[in-house]
Amino acid sequence: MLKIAVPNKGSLADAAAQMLQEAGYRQRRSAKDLVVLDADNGVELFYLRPRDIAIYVGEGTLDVGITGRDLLLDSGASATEVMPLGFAASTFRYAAPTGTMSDTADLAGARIATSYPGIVERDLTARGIDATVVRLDGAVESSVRLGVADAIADVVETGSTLRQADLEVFGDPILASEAVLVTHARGDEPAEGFDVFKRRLDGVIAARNYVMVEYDIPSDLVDRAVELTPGMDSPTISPLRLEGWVEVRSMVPRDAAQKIMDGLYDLGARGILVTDILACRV
Ligand SMILES: Nc1ncnc2c1ncn2[C@@H]1O[C@H](COP(=O)(O)OP(=O)(O)OP(=O)(O)O)[C@@H](O)[C@H]1O
Ligand SMILES: O=P(O)(O)OC[C@H]1O[C@H](OP(=O)(O)OP(=O)(O)O)[C@H](O)[C@@H]1O
Ligand SMILES: [Mg+2]
Repeated sequence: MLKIAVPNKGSLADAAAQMLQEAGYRQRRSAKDLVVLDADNGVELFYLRPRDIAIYVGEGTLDVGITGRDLLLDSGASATEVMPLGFAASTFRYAAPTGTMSDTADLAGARIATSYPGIVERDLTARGIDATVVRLDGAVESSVRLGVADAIADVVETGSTLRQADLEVFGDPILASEAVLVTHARGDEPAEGFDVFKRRLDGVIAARNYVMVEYDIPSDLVDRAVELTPGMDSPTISPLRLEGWVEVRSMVPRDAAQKIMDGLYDLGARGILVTDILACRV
């Protein structure tokens, strides 16, 4: 039975639940459920605080988990990132009241509020900056106005929380985060069921990022057409009843589909259809 750690609250919880549902796993019935056994699929889902997930997985108590890259790095746990999951993307940045700091060197001697002291202390050490880290649980953007810090280091997505607090980012982003799949750092055999679980998540990500395109094209133009639609491995080409024409089927990136259709039409393809992929194994 594969033991999976799943975020129970916060920004990661809904998107993680959605991904697991698309991968065919049972959902918890109530937001208060702690554990869900999905015997049919050979997994047990443990709903935990996102910040704690890397610790459970790093200790080996649980086999895999979904958490944020920033939380993984902050925890210092010996869990490793297996793959990014494509949601909860953000950057982790320094910010200070507008016009007060323009470079990380300005942080020397400052009080920096953050919920991610592990990341910040490591970054300051790497830069050789001596500053005081003030650990807060959340709503870090209010800390400067309320007088407990001179600058903050926090998650930034749209930047609207910073703007509300009259703060502006400075320096390069400390890191780019998103939801990630984590497992133990030990180099031993993956847990039983890990490969199937990972393949299902890979399938969900591919189904989200790709669409299926099919079109009819004169046979003598196929080579040029498949340059536009090379597919994951190789496109499927089937004969049409109409002499001299074939049908091509191929997966293409969702965000490029309209441009590819324009290119195919210009080349002479007709009957160009794009459909969603509900599920796949790649
Ligand atoms: N606005 C956001 N956009 C994208 N990702 C975010 C955002 N806020 C937090 N995250 C990500 O969510 C994870 C933090 O999980 P956490 O449960 O603390 O989320 P939260 O939304 O801050 O929850 P809480 O309400 O408990 O503060 C981190 O990986 C972080 O990068
Ligand atoms: O750049 P934005 O789009 O504004 O998003 C970033 C904000 O979202 C998160 O806060 P959250 O709502 O989780 O509150 P918290 O600070 O209490 O964790 C994060 O900590 C930032 O404050
Ligand atoms: Mg938060």
